[in-house]
Amino acid sequence: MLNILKKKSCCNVEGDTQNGLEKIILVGNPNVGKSVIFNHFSDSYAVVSNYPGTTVAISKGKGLFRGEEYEIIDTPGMYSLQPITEEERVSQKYVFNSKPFVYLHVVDAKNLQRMLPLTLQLIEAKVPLILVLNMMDEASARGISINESGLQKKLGIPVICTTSIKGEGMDRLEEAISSYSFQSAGSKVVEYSRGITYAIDEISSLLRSEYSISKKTVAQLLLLNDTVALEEVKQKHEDIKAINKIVEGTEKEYSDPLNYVMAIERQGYVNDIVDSVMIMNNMAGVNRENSRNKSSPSFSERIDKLLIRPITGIPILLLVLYFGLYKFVGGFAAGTVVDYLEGTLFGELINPWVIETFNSFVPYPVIQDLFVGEYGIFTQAVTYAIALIMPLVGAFFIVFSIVEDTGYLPRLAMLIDRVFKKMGMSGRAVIPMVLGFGCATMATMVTRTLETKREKVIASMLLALAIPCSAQLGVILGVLSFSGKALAIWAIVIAFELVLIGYLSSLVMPGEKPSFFIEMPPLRLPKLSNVLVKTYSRMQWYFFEVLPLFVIASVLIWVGRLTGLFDIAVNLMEYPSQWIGLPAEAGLMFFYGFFRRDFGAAGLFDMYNAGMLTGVNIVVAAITLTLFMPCIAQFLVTVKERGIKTALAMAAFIFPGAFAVGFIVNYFLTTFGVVL
Ligand SMILES: Nc1nc2c(ncn2[C@@H]2O[C@H](COP(=O)(O)OP(=O)(O)OP(=O)(O)O)[C@@H](O)[C@H]2O)c(=O)[nH]1
Ligand SMILES: [Mg+2]
Repeated sequence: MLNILKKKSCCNVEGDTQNGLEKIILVGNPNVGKSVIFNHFSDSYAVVSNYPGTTVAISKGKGLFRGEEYEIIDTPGMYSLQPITEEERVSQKYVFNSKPFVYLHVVDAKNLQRMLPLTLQLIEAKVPLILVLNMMDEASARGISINESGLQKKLGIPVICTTSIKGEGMDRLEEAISSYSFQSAGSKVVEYSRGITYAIDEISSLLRSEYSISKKTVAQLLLLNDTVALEEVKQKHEDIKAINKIVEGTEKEYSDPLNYVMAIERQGYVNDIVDSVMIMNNMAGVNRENSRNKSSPSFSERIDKLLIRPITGIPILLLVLYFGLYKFVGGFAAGTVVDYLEGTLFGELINPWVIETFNSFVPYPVIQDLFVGEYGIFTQAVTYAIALIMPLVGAFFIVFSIVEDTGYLPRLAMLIDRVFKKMGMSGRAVIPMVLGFGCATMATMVTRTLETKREKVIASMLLALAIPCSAQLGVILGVLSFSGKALAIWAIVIAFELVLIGYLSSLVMPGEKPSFFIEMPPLRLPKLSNVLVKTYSRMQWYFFEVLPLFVIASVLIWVGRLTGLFDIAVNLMEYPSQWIGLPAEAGLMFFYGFFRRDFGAAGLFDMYNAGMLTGVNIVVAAITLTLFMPCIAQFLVTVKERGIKTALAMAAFIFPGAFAVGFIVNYFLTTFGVVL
């Protein structure tokens, strides 16, 4: 574990590096342990979680295999070579454009039937391939064992069984990789029905250029109207007209869609293979897990039902929120830990010493102001980042990593699917939305896993609008934990706004209705080492992102104060601030909020502690700030994923909207004389 802390985090690295090393590429269905294997072999770290779609971009690292250095690449999960969602497309494009030393197709050993179709597709593609049967521990627990050498013979490629989280089988995998040689691709190919076979042969004979996958596979994809394949052959100036003619003719020949027909035919092959290599040692155990119509559901199925049915699922969700967020982040981290760090350690010991020492060495007030003044780099930026925000983010990430590791998120998605449908999204969108509480920037990238464009736009919009990120949520929980009522008002207004805006945008935005499909991974006990490593890597990433922005804010404020621009900006912000019933000084916090919402929230926290804000003030301020755009980074990611126009339209709606809601809440609270 110590070793893993030294790894550099490599989330979201895309593009190709030319380092001359041979590549090993991990591919496979979502949530099968690709990233665990990547972390085992590489010098980089990729996040591991128990829900499909943890990895949404290519990650790269270097690894030694029996003394030889290779580049190792982790890809987002994909179900088939013909993708539906965008993160699958990321992987597909990668497969199309790379010529690796070998692909490791990682599968979940207990679900061979569902996973081997992709293996067959990769074999048909004639790429260098090793099959990794991972999660052997869970397969054994269900009474399943697999005849490894039998499967190897059937497929004609090396097959290795592993339990990657325990490191079992990894030595053999390393050996298999280092001794791999690509003599011929696997021998097992599916024989499709006559019409399809004919079409594939015809199309592939029309293809003149070189491809990194077999022409037959390119032909198959073209037969299924795959956009990436189509783009590729267009670029290579193939005879598109002739190809289209064959495709159309074949489509007419079959009454069902071709992808369905081919999937069924391929599945027939897979079933035969699985029947001959899978041995069920404990039929009772297997039946209990697999069959749907049985009299006594297993323990994990009973828990599943409790989590998914609203009548028990909603109270469980509230309990998770109460203990995880309110008690642990809001109470313990924002109260006890921040009090000590900000009040005692920084407030009484470190800062006075730093100020005194700095001032005695640098006798120029202007410079003193920049580093240790009221808004100084050390006294404000560093203090906020370390003493206020770091403990909150840390506590939040601990809770979050535990929840992710249990497999609770896909269940939550099932629970909330119906509400989300009303907002134009499927339950699948629960995952990016919940991740938004960690970091809206990352979560906006995860909207790739959603199926329709409309759903992606609505989800990115709601992420920008109403989901507070971990740091801000932590600060707000801390600020509002003085009264349960205050926190309840904040939560209700935000939830209401979320549902309302979601509902309205689903009415306004045209587009197809999303279907709902999510893989249900088994519930697992979180692994302490994984939770710690993940929390550490997220905090590290957060810290590197947040500290420079805070420092830039301090420097800009300093420049602004020297030039008088600062006063103008603050004066400008005073109006909206007073408009929602806050003292003029609070305008400054909204000004900070443009940089990062949490920076603004941290300022409010300070003002409240200094007795400058009433209970109503702080609730209104917290609501307004939550509804702000989260930070510059998130805005930039929205531009990247959704385009500049959509991003600007969102911002133009979000800023005035935030103040309007603040105004309404303040109006109601003061009219009804609410005291908090
Ligand atoms: N029991 C068991 N769990 C495993 C094993 N390998 C991985 N896991 C767990 O499976 C879950 C998914 O692992 P990841 O490595 O994130 O899976 P992935 O294939 O990268 O998933 P995506 O990034 O979503 O495509 C995590 O909760 C892991 O701890 C294994 O061999 N046995
Ligand atoms: Mg992954």
